[in-house]
Amino acid sequence: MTDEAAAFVPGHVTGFFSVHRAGTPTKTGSRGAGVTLADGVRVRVAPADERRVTLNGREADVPAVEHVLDALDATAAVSASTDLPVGAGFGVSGGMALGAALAANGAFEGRYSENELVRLAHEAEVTAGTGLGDVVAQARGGVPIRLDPGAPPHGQLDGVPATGRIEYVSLGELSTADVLAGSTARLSSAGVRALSALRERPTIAGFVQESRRFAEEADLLTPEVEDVVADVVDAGGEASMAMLGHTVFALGHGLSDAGYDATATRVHDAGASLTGE
Ligand SMILES: Nc1ncnc2c1ncn2[C@@H]1O[C@H](COP(=O)(O)OP(=O)(O)O)[C@@H](O)[C@H]1O
Ligand SMILES: CC(C)(COP(=O)(O)O)[C@@H](O)C(=O)O
Repeated sequence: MTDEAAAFVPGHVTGFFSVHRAGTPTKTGSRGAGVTLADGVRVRVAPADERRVTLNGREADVPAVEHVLDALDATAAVSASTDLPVGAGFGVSGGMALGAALAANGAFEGRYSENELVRLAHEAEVTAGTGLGDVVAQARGGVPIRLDPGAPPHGQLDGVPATGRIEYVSLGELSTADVLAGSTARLSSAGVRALSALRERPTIAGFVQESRRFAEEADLLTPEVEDVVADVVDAGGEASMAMLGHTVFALGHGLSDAGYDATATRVHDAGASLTGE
């Protein structure tokens, strides 16, 4: 018997990262750190006569989800909904891929374990070119540190033991696929340096400070994003740019204290899961 199933996947903002390409999508990935968010993606999967993928009620082309459905050989209707802006550095594509994997396995009474579904969704994201580390981070929750790249059993994760309020302001999209297709050497050396600094001081303030240094060193800041980050720091807060999007995230009330009309969310303290509804 098959039935519909639903999953929730937290959003994930990467603060800094380095790119690690290997012979297979499973081993390919990123090292780095980020924060998972209570604002996330809900994905519902139901068996259907033909494949259909929607995001917030509209037909959507999300290659990572197509790869997941191919891998599971699932003819299904996938409906995702999110309050997060798409393409702005919140891991919406990774969230849709992981949510589709979890829910499709549930709907079709599949035989995969959680690690296997994470691996499938990670491979789909890497193959689509829309992410390298979001899926494994979203599967973990909290404030994930990606020590070694890739999906289970290859990747290795740790975390900053922290929680709390996060604010964000999104100024627009930045194509992850375009940035990853370009030269990533400079970005990666900045990312590796930021990771060792965070491991020396694994606090959430340390994470945001290293993220800010990374954004500068990697030359990814746009003038607009740079201005907003500077305003938050001038007002005594901690903020940086969400990789990869024209988005600023801040700890606590950082953006609102600096006068911005920000969206508030929290660190999501658990990983992606089936929701049963
Ligand atoms: N309205 C939309 N705006 C932007 N991307 C969209 C939209 N609908 C579907 N997509 C797909 O969503 C994915 C966004 O991936 P990405 O750029 O990595 O952003 P994110 O940070 O949200 O994961 C891409 O696969 C893109 O094709
Ligand atoms: C930064 C990024 C490569 C892309 O993130 P997004 O634009 O949110 O899909 C992420 O997957 C990572 O490896 O850290």
